[in-house]
Amino acid sequence: MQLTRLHDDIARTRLFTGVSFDAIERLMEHCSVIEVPEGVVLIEPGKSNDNLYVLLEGQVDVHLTTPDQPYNLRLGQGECVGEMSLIEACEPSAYVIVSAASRMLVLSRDTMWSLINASHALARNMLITLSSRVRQGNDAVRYSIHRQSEFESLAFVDGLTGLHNRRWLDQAFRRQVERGQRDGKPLAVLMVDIDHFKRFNDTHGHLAGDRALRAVAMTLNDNIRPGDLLARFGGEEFAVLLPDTGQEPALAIAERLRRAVSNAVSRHMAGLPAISISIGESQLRADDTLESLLDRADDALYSAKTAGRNCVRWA
Ligand SMILES: Nc1nc2c(ncn2[C@@H]2O[C@H](COP(=O)(O)OP(=O)(O)OP(=O)(O)O)[C@@H](O)[C@H]2O)c(=O)[nH]1
Repeated sequence: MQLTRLHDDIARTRLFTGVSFDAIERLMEHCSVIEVPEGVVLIEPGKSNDNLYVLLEGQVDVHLTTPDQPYNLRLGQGECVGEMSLIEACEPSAYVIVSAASRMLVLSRDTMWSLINASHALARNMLITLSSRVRQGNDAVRYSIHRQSEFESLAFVDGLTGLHNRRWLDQAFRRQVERGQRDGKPLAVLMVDIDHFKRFNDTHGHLAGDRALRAVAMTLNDNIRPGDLLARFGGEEFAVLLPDTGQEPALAIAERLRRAVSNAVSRHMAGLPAISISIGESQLRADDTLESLLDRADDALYSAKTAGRNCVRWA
């Protein structure tokens, strides 16, 4: 290879920075320079890689999962790819795809090791490159853990009201039920249901119904205590768990919620008729499961509905 013609380009790359060309000139004769068009898959898992590619010009993208996912790392002029699979002599763990037409210096495995043996500066540059790959890998892992926890918390939130959803309720309420039974402390559950909500939707439209749901959710949230748990149970139904709360205070809280919804929701819903809720209350028993506790609150809710709605009943 005509090293002299490419000397400046090569000297500017990360791998050859500070390398004396006198020491490696003979070895460089075994290298080649290739032009690679955009879109070419240079390296991929499942196919062994026997070359180190040094980017003299252009750009490549590294995809850690699949090529149709956004790239995890973009490398430009002066960077190199393929060093990890080449050094370890094992299959590549990522896809490297040429994302802009590129010109690359290609070094075979033997040539690379010979260059490392011949030049301390090149060996040091290779170490720095590998270290930055490890750091980039760690950054990718950290980002993915962060995204995962974001997705997990989204999986527990109801998109319409912003309250916790049924899936969250199943875990958080269950933990409280177990704790209540272990500590022998009282615990109450309220099942809350909007009255005649089908009629409301049919008369005023689904979007107004959504607004009403959000207004009810916000009002309930504003009127519970910091330690109480609230979730959208599904449809137009909500559940509240009141830890350390006997029947009398639980009914007082339920009554407060009922009144707050009657008053506050109509203020939020200018031009639309008032909304009311019915509430069923149940107290934790020694042999309860979360399901049996919720079932009794649901039965009490049914009593509230048959008693004319807009009221509180208990199991
Ligand atoms: N706008 C809107 N409506 C919903 C949503 N989820 C459930 N609904 C509606 O809530 C209504 C519930 O109706 P029903 O179960 O018959 O109860 P209801 O009309 O409130 O009657 P009672 O509970 O007996 O007072 C249905 O029309 C559902 O379509 C939602 O996310 N948005």
